[in-house]
Amino acid sequence: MIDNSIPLVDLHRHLDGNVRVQTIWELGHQHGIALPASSLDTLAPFVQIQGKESSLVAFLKKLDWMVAVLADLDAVKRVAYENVADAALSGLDYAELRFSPYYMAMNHKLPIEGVVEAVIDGVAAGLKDYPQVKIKLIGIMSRSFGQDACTAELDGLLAHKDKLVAIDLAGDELGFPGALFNDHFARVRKADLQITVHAGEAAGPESMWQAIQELGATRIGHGVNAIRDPKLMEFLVEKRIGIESCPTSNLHTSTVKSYLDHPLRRFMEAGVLIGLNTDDPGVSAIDIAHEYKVVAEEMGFSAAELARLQRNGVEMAFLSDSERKALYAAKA
Ligand SMILES: O=c1[nH]cnc2c1ncn2[C@@H]1O[C@H](CO)[C@@H](O)[C@H]1O
Ligand SMILES: [Zn+2]
Repeated sequence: MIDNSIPLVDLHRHLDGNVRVQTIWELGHQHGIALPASSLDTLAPFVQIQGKESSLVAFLKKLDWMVAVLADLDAVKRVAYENVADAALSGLDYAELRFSPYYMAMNHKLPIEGVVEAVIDGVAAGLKDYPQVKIKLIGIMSRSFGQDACTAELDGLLAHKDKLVAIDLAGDELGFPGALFNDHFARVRKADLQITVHAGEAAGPESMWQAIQELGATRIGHGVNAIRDPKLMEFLVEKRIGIESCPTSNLHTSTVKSYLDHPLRRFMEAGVLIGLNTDDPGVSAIDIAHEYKVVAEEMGFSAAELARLQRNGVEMAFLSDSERKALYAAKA
């Protein structure tokens, strides 16, 4: 299903949506945090999707336990380290890990900038033990906590902008439209970071137009609802705006009713640059191989079509030309 001659990448992967159940359990006990279950097995349903959730906001609640156990910066570092291990062990050659330092800091009032540093340190430690994977970091502003929280979050992220490749906007897209964050993204553009935005997931195509034209996004997370706007589809093709597709996440948030209803094939046939990603592997209890498998088995993609998705991921990665060449060369 995965073509071993092409680099395998995951560009849309929340580090704070990928905390191992075992780690939640251990950190909870280590720090005396009351957990909603009395065993590892009974904890899993509180942090992983069982079937599907009714909406994006209901889905996002599952992440709350993952950050509730981040009692100190060592816990943050551990989670970042384990994310590198998980990426390497799932066969990824390159991953862009994204994280929201405000969201990770808020339960235990950790310093936001300290969380950014702990993530950077944990990833560096992970890369020492798992040098087979390449990693870049994307900073998230969590829109669900409002403009002021995002300002503080962006301050913490930009203090370490040299260690980040891009900034993203995630969370409740319907409750907190992109226009609230125009000033934040003016700062991001000034800092010369790349921009990807969660859009067209809970809201419609207008949210994607806004993200591209006003916020400056050159890639879009999910983008499912572009399918309702033929002009937007053409625009995505013409401007080579990459769509970070996460089919299982879209099923789990009830953005689509079934895999067959997912517009992935229609995007590809229209010539949109679209690739496969996991979103929140810990919450969805999946890995990247699972996404290639469901696209083959549930959506009927051929080996050649899967290879195209795999290559699209490399093409839309936030890599320099020489980094991209080196990634291809390592597999050839
Ligand atoms: O699928 C998603 N759509 C929108 N926001 C998301 C998704 N998954 C996680 N987050 C959001 O990202 C931040 C943590 O990295 C949190 O704000 C979480 O709610
Ligand atoms: Zn996401």
